[in-house]
Amino acid sequence: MPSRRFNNGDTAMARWPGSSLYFEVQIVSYDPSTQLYSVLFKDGTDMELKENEIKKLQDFAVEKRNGEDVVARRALLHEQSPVIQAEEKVEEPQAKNEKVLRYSKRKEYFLESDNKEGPKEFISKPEATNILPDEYPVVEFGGAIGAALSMLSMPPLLYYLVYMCTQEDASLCNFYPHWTFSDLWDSTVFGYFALWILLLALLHLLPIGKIAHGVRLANGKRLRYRINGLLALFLVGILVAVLSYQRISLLYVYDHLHQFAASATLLSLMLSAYVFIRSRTASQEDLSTAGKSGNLIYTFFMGRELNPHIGKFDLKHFSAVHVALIGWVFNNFIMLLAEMNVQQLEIPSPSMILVNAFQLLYVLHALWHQENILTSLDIAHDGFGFMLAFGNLVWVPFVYSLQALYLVKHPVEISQAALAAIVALNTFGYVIFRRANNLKNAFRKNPEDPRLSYLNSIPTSYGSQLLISGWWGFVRHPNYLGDIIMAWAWCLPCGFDYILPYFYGFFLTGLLIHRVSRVEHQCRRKYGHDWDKYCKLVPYRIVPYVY
Ligand SMILES: NC(=O)C1=CN([C@@H]2O[C@H](COP(=O)(O)OP(=O)(O)OC[C@H]3O[C@@H](n4cnc5c(N)ncnc54)[C@H](OP(=O)(O)O)[C@@H]3O)[C@@H](O)[C@H]2O)C=CC1
Ligand SMILES: CC(C)CCC[C@@H](C)[C@H]1CC=C2C3=C(CC[C@@]21C)[C@@]1(C)CC[C@H](O)C[C@@H]1CC3
Repeated sequence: MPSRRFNNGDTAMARWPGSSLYFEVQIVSYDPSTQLYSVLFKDGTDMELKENEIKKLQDFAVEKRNGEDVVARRALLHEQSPVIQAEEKVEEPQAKNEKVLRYSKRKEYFLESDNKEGPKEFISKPEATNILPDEYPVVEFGGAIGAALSMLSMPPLLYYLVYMCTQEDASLCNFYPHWTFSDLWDSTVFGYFALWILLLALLHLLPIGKIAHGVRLANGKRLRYRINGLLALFLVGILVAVLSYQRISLLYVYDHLHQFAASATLLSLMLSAYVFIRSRTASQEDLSTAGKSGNLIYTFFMGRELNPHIGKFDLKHFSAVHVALIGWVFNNFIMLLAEMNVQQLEIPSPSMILVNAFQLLYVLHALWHQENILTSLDIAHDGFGFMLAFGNLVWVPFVYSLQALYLVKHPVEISQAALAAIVALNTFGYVIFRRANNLKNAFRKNPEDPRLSYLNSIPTSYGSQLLISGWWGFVRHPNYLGDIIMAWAWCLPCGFDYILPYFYGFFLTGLLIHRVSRVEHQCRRKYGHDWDKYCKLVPYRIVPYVY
């Protein structure tokens, strides 16, 4: 077993991932199986780092800044290998300077000058760029009016879409529902839905699966998450198999789809109200940026608290991973059974198989890379309010499965050639989506990974680098491009009789175009002028020469 360089309790200097900046840490523990150290930064951030990312205090010298002793890396960085340079310079006599070390706050950096002879430049983060402070009020989704309109229109739109998909004539204007109260509400269905959520919650709490850390939040904390979405999906699969074997018909869900959607909507409302009320006692540092806006409607929609927990139970992570993604593939599977039942088929239609397979692949990918969801805008930046509660509990399971629902009553004849073309289109989208996401995530984890050395990137004064080659040099959001291509490939198996099953294609394209502006706003805030430089180098957002 390789020997370790640092002992628990040692004070050392650790490199902030993705940057060349070192900060004081305390060694908390060491895991010999992964050879990773658990370290604690002075601001309370904990992280797992490799040994080569940690240096002894003696490798750094003390400099006086504003009358305070602060630690600076003695070495001037070499572009390719900052670590080697640091080790070379350790031999300098000044570097052995032993003093009681005191450090300024972690946010104060030394910017290693390109000029080896020149003095090191002391910068503090906000002055280095035009980065806006976190408190700067940003109004998204059209503010209070946009939020109110979204909350009022989303639930009716959902019922409209579900109703239309179950109509034989699915043309958009053929909307003459003869609903009674009992068509929309059934307490027994609500009970079953609550049981389903309880089951998912128990699976979420299973103490199996590795622990991952989320990104450092605006409040400086990094949350711990249990990664067990794939296991939960597998266990739900087993449960479905057992129920089918016992001849307990899951078609009940299809027969009561409206009531299930209504139950999910009510529960999402209750959840939104709960998180809104409890956020009143949340500390200021746990609030999202939108949560500080002060407008009741807007805050209710966007979410006031960033990551509400009940004990160790993270509501946002649970609803995004377990409720949304597992609910989506579960509903798809119900539609597959319903199609066989309604159309008296021995096996599901090719269109239904394609829709199920494509979306299952997407969900499996998301769960396999569950850690990456932790860095998404929704988990890292957005509060947990109506938008995410309704989005995850209702919109994803019931609207994302719309193509499958449509196919139950609308058989589609599809040629072998068309099937092959659709598979090719989905594969094309998936390859872009997967390559782009995997590259970015691997690069964010370890920019010095030798396997990524072929990639070009630009440095930023924030610390992390921005990729400018491969898919990330092609357009600024290649993963969105892949996602959009897949979205349309999922609609095509529904044929061209009606536009209704193409709703998902239009919705996701709109969602991701809007998301580009949200993500880019965050990036401009974080990277300042460096982001503008990046935009000049990679001028198109999603489609070259178009957008
Ligand atoms: N099906 C659906 O309904 C939805 C699916 N998605 C999918 O989820 C996935 C995640 O989406 P999302 O979180 O929005 O976006 P991204 O995964 O693209 O994350 C954006 C972040 O990536 C980093 N980044 C941007 N450009 C670069 C670059 N050139 N080099 C390195 N890092 C860069 C920045 O973070 P930083 O620099 O801070 O690390 C930026 O904030 C996507 O594949 C998307 O398609 C998203 C929304 C809805
Ligand atoms: C006004 C509405 C109801 C808006 C709802 C938006 C939500 C449906 C989406 C917002 C961000 C999402 C993400 C995903 C699913 C859809 C929602 C919740 C993923 C979990 C899908 C799988 C990807 O691999 C990661 C995505 C992160 C964002």
